[in-house]
Amino acid sequence: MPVEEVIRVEDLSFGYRKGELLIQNLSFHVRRGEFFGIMGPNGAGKTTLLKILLGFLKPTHGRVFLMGKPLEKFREWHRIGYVPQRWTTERSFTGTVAEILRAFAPKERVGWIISFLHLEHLLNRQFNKLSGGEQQKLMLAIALTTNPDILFLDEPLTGLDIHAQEHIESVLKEIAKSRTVVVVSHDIGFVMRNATRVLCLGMPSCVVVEPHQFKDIMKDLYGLHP
Ligand SMILES: Nc1ncnc2c1ncn2[C@@H]1O[C@H](COP(=O)(O)OP(=O)(O)OP(=O)(O)O)[C@@H](O)[C@H]1O
Repeated sequence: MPVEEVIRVEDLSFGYRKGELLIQNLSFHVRRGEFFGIMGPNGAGKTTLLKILLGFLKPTHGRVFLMGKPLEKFREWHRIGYVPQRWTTERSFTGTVAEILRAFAPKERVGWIISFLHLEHLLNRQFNKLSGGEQQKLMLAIALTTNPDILFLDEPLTGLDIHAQEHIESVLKEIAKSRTVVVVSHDIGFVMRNATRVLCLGMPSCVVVEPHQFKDIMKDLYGLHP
């Protein structure tokens, strides 16, 4: 496998229920340094695909490779960062933002993350008193603590106000200069501005397109009228 392929998916199928496939015969790859978008209608299987790539769900059929290794043999999870779509209360933290960050990373790294993500004003706040958008930012901060090579993000702009969206977009742009970023998003503008390529999930045969080709398949993807 060429070294620059950090993710390779071969003929992947997956279903939650026996005999009902949600993802069928999907093949694609992601190159090192790409800003890779994943788009598609609600329920198309975008979050499910991320969970398969992260090893939380086992494919019904097909293979996944991370950094050239079959997923089942991949052990370097510190090289992978993940910001889930929703932060559920059962995975909640206790303590202040500063305490939480210090529990995840060495002091120097924490200092860098705080200034990179503009978290200074949140440091003494309790996690359970943060707003949804503030919690989302903290999740990104935690995902960055291991300095991951690949960052997976599921709807990273959801719940953020317009200033926070602009800020997170600029942060992700910066991260993508030296890392691979894989983003599930419904925000077409955000994906078009940033993605090198976009995987379109939810059509009979899923395709990977470049951003300028996306409008040609939007009708098929979302069933939009011309
Ligand atoms: N644990 C589960 N058990 C059974 N079905 C599930 C489970 N998780 C998700 N599904 C179903 O699988 C389908 C795809 O869900 P998924 O969350 O992957 O879609 P999505 O493309 O990310 O959607 P959205 O854009 O709404 O976030 C949905 O119909 C969902 O109800």
